[in-house]
Amino acid sequence: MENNKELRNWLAAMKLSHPLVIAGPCSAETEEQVLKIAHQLKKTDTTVLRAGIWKPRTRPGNFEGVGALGLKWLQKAKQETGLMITTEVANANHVDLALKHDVDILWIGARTTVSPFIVQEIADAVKGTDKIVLVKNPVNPDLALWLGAVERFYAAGITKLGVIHRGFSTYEKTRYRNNPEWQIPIDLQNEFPDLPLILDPSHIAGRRDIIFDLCQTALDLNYDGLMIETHHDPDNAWSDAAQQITPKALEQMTVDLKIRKQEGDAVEFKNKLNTLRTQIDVLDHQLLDSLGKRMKIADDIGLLKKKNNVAILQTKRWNEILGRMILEGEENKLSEEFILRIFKAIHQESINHQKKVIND
Ligand SMILES: O=C(O)C(=O)C[C@]1(C(=O)O)C=C[C@@H](O)C=C1
Repeated sequence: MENNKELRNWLAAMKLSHPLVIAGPCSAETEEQVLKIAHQLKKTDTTVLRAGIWKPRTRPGNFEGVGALGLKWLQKAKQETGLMITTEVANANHVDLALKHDVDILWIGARTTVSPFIVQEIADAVKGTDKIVLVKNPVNPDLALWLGAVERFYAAGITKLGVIHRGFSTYEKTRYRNNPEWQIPIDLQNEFPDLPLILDPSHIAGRRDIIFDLCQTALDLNYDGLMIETHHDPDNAWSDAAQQITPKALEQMTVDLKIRKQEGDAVEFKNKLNTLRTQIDVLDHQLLDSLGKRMKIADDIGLLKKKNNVAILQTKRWNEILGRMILEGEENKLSEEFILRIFKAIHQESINHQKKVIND
């Protein structure tokens, strides 16, 4: 599959003056709940009503969705409000039921995207329809696996495609439920600038207080839409209560979010930007120059260790460096997370250099 302008035709056809908003509860709970939320969302910028019908849960024993019954409620909400409807499908049977209930958009969950067998089964089931399919990133940070899933739908003749960025699982504890790893969707945009990209801040955040910031970051990175879990009574939601917001809060959020232009055209703006970019180019050059010099020293250390039969990894020294860099980073307004990432990468490269020298 290659990038082509037609990939965003389905979104352009909606003729929206703002990013696409998909909103609705994590799970459909009752008919009243679905209808109530749908009617409240009708007063917002929402175009598509979302609700989980079958919920894949990390551990058994939690609410696993109401099943096919919920599709009738979604269908009723669509008839009453005119909102499009979307739900997650995780096997061919789900697809069959969703199609029977006139679901407009099918989304593929993060736990499904990891499995090419299941994705293929779903792609075969959607084949021949003109449904829109949105593919969430896999739980693990693997761009090829994400794109591979999209390609399976494309190969099945589905051209109305998009991707949803919901963050990635990590072993390390972070402030997020799922780490955003913004670099991955940025790389994806580079390769497929016309594949609509939607942020799911609810699953990245896991809590409602940082959803706004995540949405603003996404808009600053030219995302095409937002999928936000919304519930009329979030605290009493049957699943993911902490990360859902009310339709009222969603309405306020869409007012407060700043939608920026992709490019500015004022001459003064362009000149100023050019000057700043030149400064960045100079600093990037210096960074690479310093890193190159650092690796040359690593080569010398490698040689010295080889002669003296000393191991490459020196944990005590490495921890001293890390501790010092975190403190210096703080003084330079660089976050600990950033320092850790960058120095772990530098350390790894230094080890690779020494490995080469020692085994030569
Ligand atoms: O100081 C050393 O012994 C090195 O090999 C250098 C270095 C580094 O790149 O800073 C690399 C590997 C060690 O684990 C510790 C530090």
